[in-house]
Amino acid sequence: MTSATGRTALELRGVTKRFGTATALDGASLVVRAGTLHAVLGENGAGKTTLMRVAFGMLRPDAGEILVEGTPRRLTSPADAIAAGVGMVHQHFTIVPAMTVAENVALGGRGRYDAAAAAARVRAVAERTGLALDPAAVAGSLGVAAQQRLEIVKALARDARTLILDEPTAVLTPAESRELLGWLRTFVDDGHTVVLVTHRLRDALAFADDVTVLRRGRTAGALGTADATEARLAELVLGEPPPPPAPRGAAAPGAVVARAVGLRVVDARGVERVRGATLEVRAGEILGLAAVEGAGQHELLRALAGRTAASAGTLERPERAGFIPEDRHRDALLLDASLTENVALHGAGARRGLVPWRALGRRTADLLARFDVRAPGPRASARSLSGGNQQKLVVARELAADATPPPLLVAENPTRGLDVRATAAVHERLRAARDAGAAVVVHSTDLDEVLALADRVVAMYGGRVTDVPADREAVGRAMLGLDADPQLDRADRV
Ligand SMILES: Nc1ncnc2c1ncn2[C@@H]1O[C@H](COP(=O)(O)OP(=O)(O)OP(=O)(O)O)[C@@H](O)[C@H]1O
Repeated sequence: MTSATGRTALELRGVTKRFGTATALDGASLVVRAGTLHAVLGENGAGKTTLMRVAFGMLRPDAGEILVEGTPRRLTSPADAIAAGVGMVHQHFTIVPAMTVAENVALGGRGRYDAAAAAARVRAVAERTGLALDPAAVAGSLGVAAQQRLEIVKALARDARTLILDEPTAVLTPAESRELLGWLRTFVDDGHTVVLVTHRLRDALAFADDVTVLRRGRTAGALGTADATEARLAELVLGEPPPPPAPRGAAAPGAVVARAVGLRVVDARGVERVRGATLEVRAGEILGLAAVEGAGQHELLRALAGRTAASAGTLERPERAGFIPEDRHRDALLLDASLTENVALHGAGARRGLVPWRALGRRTADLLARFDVRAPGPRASARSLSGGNQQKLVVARELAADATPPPLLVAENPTRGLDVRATAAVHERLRAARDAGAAVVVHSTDLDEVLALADRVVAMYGGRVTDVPADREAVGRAMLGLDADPQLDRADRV
């Protein structure tokens, strides 16, 4: 399956990078064979993003060497990396939303902007690679998957032979992820090289040729996927055998905590996304909400959490609700504020009088320790934490407010971007909240995660909710609307 040649496309030797007193990389190494897809794994904060930024010339290492296609390079900026044939697609996109696809691709190029030439370039890349994009489309109007395609096209238009992608599937739906990974495989089979940062061990096993695992800034292992198993990779990531799966089954649920009847919710653009949803959730149960992207689950969860108002129908919900939103940057964190200030946001609306900063600082330090958030301390900015550790902070804040969890806890993709250990820890916290009497509603794009967590499952399709047995096939059918009542659907479309 590989078109490897025995040459190396990219080599990082003994790379060390410190941020103040924190050591993000401590002599890490990475050897990427030309013509292979190389997965980089590691728990949150292991140094994956930092190592990729070094390889792309965004960060200068304190020590270590970089070789591109066998030649030692001093990369002082991304422009140097691009000139050496290395491209990178970041976790958070770098496109300019108000500009067209062609303008975005031309940005950073040399000379005057020539619209016709830029459009021709986009079309040429599309023809060569199969990554179709309309050169005249405004970048901000594209969906997430198309914006990501634009990032890739930008790199390829600059003749990248080695493409680095930092957790590209974290923002995609399962179908989009499969499509991207399939495309990357073809790209590699055509003789290019891909470095893929991911938390999904299964994706690494299915699509990569080689794997490098980072742990606490060092290279913990490098191996071919032919010799790897999921358990072996998990052990390398964690530094110990993975914990056994938690036992299932809860006590009988209690009283109804939240109830929606015929609920309708309109999104920010005025489109009705929840179209007559009826459901209830009880104390002491985890209700799993299964849905494919855009089925209305995002708006329903926000309404349940009290973050958005319903346009029709009734909704009974407790005043206090915990919310773990999908987009932590937009909805959960002030990136330039300290961790203590971010913890202080919880319940800020209900607080009267002076903010007890000293107590909040102590509480934040306690949360960091209890939830294994890797950070230098409560005064660090949220921005300086790795993506996974930011998410752990949000979860800690929402779940550990006091000894008692909120009566209702709503979570949307709570483990997105989290490593194996942190994922297991969040699952355990959600179960603990349930066992302490909270009503928990969880949606995950990963159906297996919904099924693993939920005591009861409902599926959402076309803005409506149906009860389904917790059986993979039945849930899958309901999510795709295969069992939906065609009469109802037609009536609603009118
Ligand atoms: N600009 C920065 N300032 C201070 N510390 C930083 C900075 N960038 C990264 N770090 C620290 O370096 C360490 C490695 O972070 P990095 O983002 O490389 O991890 P990662 O393996 O990509 O994690 P994740 O899977 O959570 O994205 C973390 O402890 C992080 O807090």
